[in-house]
Amino acid sequence: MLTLDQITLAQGPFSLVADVSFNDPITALIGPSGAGKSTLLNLIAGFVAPSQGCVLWNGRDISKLPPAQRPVSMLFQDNNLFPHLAVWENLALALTHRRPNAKQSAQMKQALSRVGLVGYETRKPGALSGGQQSRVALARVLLQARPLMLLDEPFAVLGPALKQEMLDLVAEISAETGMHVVMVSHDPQDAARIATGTAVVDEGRVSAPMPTRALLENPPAGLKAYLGATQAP
Ligand SMILES: Nc1ncnc2c1ncn2[C@@H]1O[C@H](COP(=O)(O)OP(=O)(O)OP(=O)(O)O)[C@@H](O)[C@H]1O
Repeated sequence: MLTLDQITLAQGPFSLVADVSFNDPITALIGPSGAGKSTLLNLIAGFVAPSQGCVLWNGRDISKLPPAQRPVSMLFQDNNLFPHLAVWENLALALTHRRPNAKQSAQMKQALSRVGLVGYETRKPGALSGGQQSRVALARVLLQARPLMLLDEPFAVLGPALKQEMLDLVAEISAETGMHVVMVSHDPQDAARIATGTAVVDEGRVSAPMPTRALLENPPAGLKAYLGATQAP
């Protein structure tokens, strides 16, 4: 369970306030542009620090840990793959800075197979489609084997069918591995598709997560205004 314990974070004139726990295997964060969704993910990942409060993972305070030591992996829109390295080398870096040993190679093969990219080992990211690049990034997250995956709209650039495919793959991986997911989305359909819980972020305030269906069917006033500008599920 992820807990944001009495968090306050100041970012110029913007401030984020959060005092919530995320229990669901997959939690969506929805809310208007500029509301603080990415800032919240960056805080959980350790890229920005709160001025008050702490981040707890299963009761352990992880606030003081640098990003690399947190139980967290993050997928961004640009996938963060090294463009000059082949798929295989990009994956190896999740495990080692040397040549992968036999055990690591087997893990990498398994991860590639899980995301349906066997045969693409020697391709560079530029020679892959957007969806395939997302799959490599997901394979890397699998290899990192951290218990919490943060998604900052990594699939927003993909077409609707491909985006749904990737979301379903994330949900399958979460169910198979027990990995928890917190995902930012502008599209309530994404939340409805895979997130059992959804928290609204509005003007820097993070609400407690609610069951996604119930929330979208009966949105509070602020969310209603936001959903009016998007497509309700
Ligand atoms: N590095 C920064 N320095 C100062 N202010 C920032 C910084 N990054 C973001 N902000 C501000 O913090 C607020 C929250 O931004 P954030 O990116 O978290 O919103 P968001 O909900 O993810 O928006 P979007 O849906 O458009 O991605 C905004 O007002 C933004 O201008």
